[in-house]
Amino acid sequence: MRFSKGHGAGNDFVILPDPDGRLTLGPAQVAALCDRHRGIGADGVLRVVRSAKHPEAVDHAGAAEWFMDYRNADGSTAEMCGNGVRVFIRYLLTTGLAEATAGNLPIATRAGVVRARIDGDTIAVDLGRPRVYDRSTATLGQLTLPGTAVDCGNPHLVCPLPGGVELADLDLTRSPGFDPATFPDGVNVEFTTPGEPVGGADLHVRMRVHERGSAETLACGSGACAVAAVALRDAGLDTGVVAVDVPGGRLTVTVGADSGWLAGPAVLVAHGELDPAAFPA
Ligand SMILES: N[C@@H](CCC[C@H](N)C(=O)O)C(=O)O
Repeated sequence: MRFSKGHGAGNDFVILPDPDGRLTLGPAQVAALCDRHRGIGADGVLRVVRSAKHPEAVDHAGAAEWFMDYRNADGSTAEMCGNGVRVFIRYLLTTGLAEATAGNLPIATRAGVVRARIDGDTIAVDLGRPRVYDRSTATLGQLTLPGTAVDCGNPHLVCPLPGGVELADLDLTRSPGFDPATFPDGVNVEFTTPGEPVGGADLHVRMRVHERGSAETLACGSGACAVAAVALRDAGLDTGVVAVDVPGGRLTVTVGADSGWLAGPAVLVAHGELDPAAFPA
């Protein structure tokens, strides 16, 4: 079985081409692929399937030829992965499986069809305007942190840190506690502090994230969109450009009246062959 490996700001993925949807990909197999000691190692898996060949995407086949079947490192599925879509597009373009038309290459996801803007090395995707919808709290050790629930296709809880608590000091080796009534399917939790002004952005925020199904990652694209939406709201702005620094680099989010564009690096680093015996279905 062929595979590729890629990442967006350090949020890394095993990419499995399966154009005709023939692969049976179970949670244990995904977890084995993502294992950083015994597998390839990744935050998640991107299965590359034609929309027409996947029951969850067949309705989108007219709008988007390709479906990103995204799995978290623990084998669970998720509706959206912002960095995943950008790496997915990089893979399609590099392998020649697809071409951009007028700089766009729509991709079907479990959260609907995502449009893209491809401009040289930059791949930006529109995850839609983040929906800020509720107040909630996260707990981390002795800390109880107020936060805001945001829907970016997948669920997020954005918690700005109070004064005196440093981003670098947070222990994210364990899952933060959250309210299961607000997040019945689990949640990605972002912790933020304000950054100093940077050129080309209205706001600058630093974040770390604990992802549902993948633990702490170096970047979360949909999380960056959620963080940007909360930062803009807290600054009294409806739209704007937010530079979001994650441990793996910088993502730029542009929130518009009806859009939420995520931009940043998306690179492929390896192509190879899996030993099927090591990753039984
Ligand atoms: N890293 C991703 C988000 C992946 C899915 C997430 N863990 C979930 O379960 O919702 C991104 O870049 O958006």
